[in-house]
Parts: sequence; structure tokens; C-alpha cells
Amino acid sequence: MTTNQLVQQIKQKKSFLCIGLDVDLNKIPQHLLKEEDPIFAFNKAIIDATHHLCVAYKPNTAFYEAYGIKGWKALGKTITYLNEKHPEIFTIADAKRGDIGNTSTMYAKAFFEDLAFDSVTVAPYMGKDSVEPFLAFKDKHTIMLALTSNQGAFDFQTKTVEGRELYKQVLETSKSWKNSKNLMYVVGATKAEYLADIRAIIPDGFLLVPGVGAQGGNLQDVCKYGMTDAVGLLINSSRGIIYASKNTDFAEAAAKKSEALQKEMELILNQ
Ligand SMILES: O=c1ccn([C@@H]2O[C@H](COP(=O)(O)O)[C@@H](O)[C@H]2O)c(=O)[nH]1
Repeated sequence: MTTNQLVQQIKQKKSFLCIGLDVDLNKIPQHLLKEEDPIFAFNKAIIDATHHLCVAYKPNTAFYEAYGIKGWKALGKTITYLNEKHPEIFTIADAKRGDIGNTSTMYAKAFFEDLAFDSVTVAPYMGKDSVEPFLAFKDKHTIMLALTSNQGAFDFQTKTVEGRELYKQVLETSKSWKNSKNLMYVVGATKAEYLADIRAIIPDGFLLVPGVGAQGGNLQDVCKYGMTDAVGLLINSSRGIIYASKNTDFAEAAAKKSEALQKEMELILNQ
């Protein structure tokens, strides 16, 4: 998917919501455990109830890998369902990969070719040659960790290196990489006060912003400092939406939570 197609979808739906599909079998409604594939049954119900309210879905691969081959199959069925039923929706494999070049190429093939995701998250720690293999794929997007939502972000990311915070070095340096137009960045919603500085370095690129909902990030603050003329934001909420109810009305409850966020986004877009 191209960035323009993503922007068009945002305009049509008046939403820049990304729903995180982080399926934990201990948290899903217990009646689903009788299904042959409870993870896919859960995801399908959430997708069917919310696809008109969001522009992206983000399964975090940890929640699938934890269940071994069954989890990986459920991830495959979920992305196939999304690509067949809702090809306009942007898909993110939150896998946080990155390795020496030839290994990164294999990761990129796994997520972009075999699973056919639109994007994958990567860690910048191993540098240019670990990220460029992902950037080589046409109309695919590499979402690099910049300033994460967790407390540990202060351990390294905000430390000063050669006179500048490390996350700023990461943002600035990555702009010179081959096919850097295919880059997006992760910035936690809990770090909204850093967004003005981030926008000074990345004025137009898309930011994936997790941390609204369960982690307490504030949508208004993120938009105030992070929004661009083409929106430039994908706001993710996972637990806050998908676990809104543990009962048979779970998909309806997820839709209500999604609609509340979408309405808030519509108001912001109309300002
Ligand atoms: O900085 C980051 C990077 C990734 N995440 C991931 O996003 C979701 C957030 O889930 P919630 O339930 O809405 O808190 C989850 O998959 C994280 O691993 C992040 O939170 N922060």
C-alpha cells in the first residue's frame, strides 16, 4: 500500500485509529476456547465489528509466537482475512526485527512476501545495514522504533550521544538511508511532549503511536504536537479496545471503544 492510499483512507473514514490485535487466550471470552482456532475466531469477530472505524490493524507477533505453530497459523489466517476482505486497511506486523543484512532480508521476506503485511516494525540498534534490507521492498513500510512508550525508553533513547539525544540521532541518521521514504517511526503516546522536537526532524513522515488506552497516553496531546497536514499519525490502542468486555458482547464492546476514539479523531480532523 502506498502512503497516499493510507492518507485517502484516513480522510474517508475520518479516522487514524490502529487497532492492536494482541490476543491472549487468558483474556478472551472463554466461550471462544471451544472454537477450532480461538485466536482467529477472536480476531475475525473484532475485525468484522471495527473495520469501518479504523485504518490499520497491528498484531504484535509475540502474542502469536507464544502459541507456537498454532499461533503462527492464526496470524497467517488473520492477515489473509484482512487482505482478502479489507485490502484498503493498512497492516502492521509488530515484530521489532533487525539483524545483519542477509538475515534482515529473510525477516523482510517473511513479513512482506509470505505473510503480505504492508509494514513491519524494526529496531534501529544494529544500524543502517540492518534496516536497509527492509526498505528495499516497494510500497512496503518499515516502522522503526524512535522513542518508545515504556519507562525503559529513558535508559538509552534519551541519553545524549555526540551532543544530541540518541532518539534524535536515530531519526536524523535514518533520513540518509537508501529508500528512506519507506520509513515510518514509533513514538509512544506517553512521550507526547517530545513530539514537537521529533516533528522538527521528521516534518512529514508517518508516526505509529502506541500507548493510548491501557498505558495512559493522551490523544489530544499527541495530535497537538504530532499531527501534519496529511495527518501523519496512526494511533494504536490494543488492550483498551479488544478487551473492553470478557463476555459474548466483546466485539460490540470493542466497536464502542473504537467508535469513541474515531469520533474524537473526527473532531480533531475537523478543527
Ligand atoms: O513503544 C512501544 C512500541 C510498541 N508497543 C506495542 O504496542 C501495543 C500497545 O498495546 P496496549 O495494550 O494498547 O498498551 C503492544 O503491542 C506493545 O507491544 C508499545 O506499547 N510501545
